Amino acid sequence: MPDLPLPDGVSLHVDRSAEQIARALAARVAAVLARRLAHSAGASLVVSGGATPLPFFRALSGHSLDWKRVTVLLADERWVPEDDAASNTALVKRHLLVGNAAEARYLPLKVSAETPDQGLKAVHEQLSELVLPLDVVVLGMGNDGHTASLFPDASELPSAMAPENDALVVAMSPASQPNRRITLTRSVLARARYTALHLRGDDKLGTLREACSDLPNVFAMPVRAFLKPGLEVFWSP
Ligand SMILES: O=C(O)[C@H](O)[C@@H](O)[C@H](O)[C@H](O)COP(=O)(O)O
Repeated sequence: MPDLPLPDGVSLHVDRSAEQIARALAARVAAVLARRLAHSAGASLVVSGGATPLPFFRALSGHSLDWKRVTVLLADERWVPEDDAASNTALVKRHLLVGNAAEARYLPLKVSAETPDQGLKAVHEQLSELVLPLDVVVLGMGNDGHTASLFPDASELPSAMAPENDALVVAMSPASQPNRRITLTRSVLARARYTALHLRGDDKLGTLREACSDLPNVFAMPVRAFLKPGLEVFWSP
């Protein structure tokens, strides 16, 4: 078990195999969703883009759940058309919304407007039926400490991170990224009933260690805002 200075109440699940840890995460998420569906008309599932979630998507899509009562959305989206290789929506449609999960309802974070700023109002309308707090959020993390599209080098970060900002989404233009982005805000993400952080690789472990070292400094590493009691980290080398 890696020796990490995790804050109290944050748990760490480790497996040597990326496939196995993805299966463990999928089983956990499916159980949380099933419990929620037993008590509520519907449940929400927020997932992340990038490379890490692929085996998790495949594993989760095979779980038997009443998927038609599950609303799936992304934590963040790159402002590119769906046929662009960078589209998170394409990724989710291809790898998660298949098999049993094909019946889930998908709420896109993107509209046809040219920029996320121009599309913001329409995206908010698209999300108007979303029930808060979110039920399940599965986050990833970059080695600059970003999570969702809460990037340390985006000028919009203070607004996206402001606990009192009750907007659902914010447009982001991180200098380090080739595409503009849209992201759920910290306040919406951080109030979720269940949150997991899915990481792969020794580099991500090093980044997590650094994040744990100075928790209050959330603007330098936005992932710090989510390192709080109840978070479950799923890591494999
Ligand atoms: O769309 C995105 O880029 C994400 O949602 C982002 O926050 C991602 O989770 C991390 O960048 C980790 O990405 P990898 O899994 O590719 O390392």
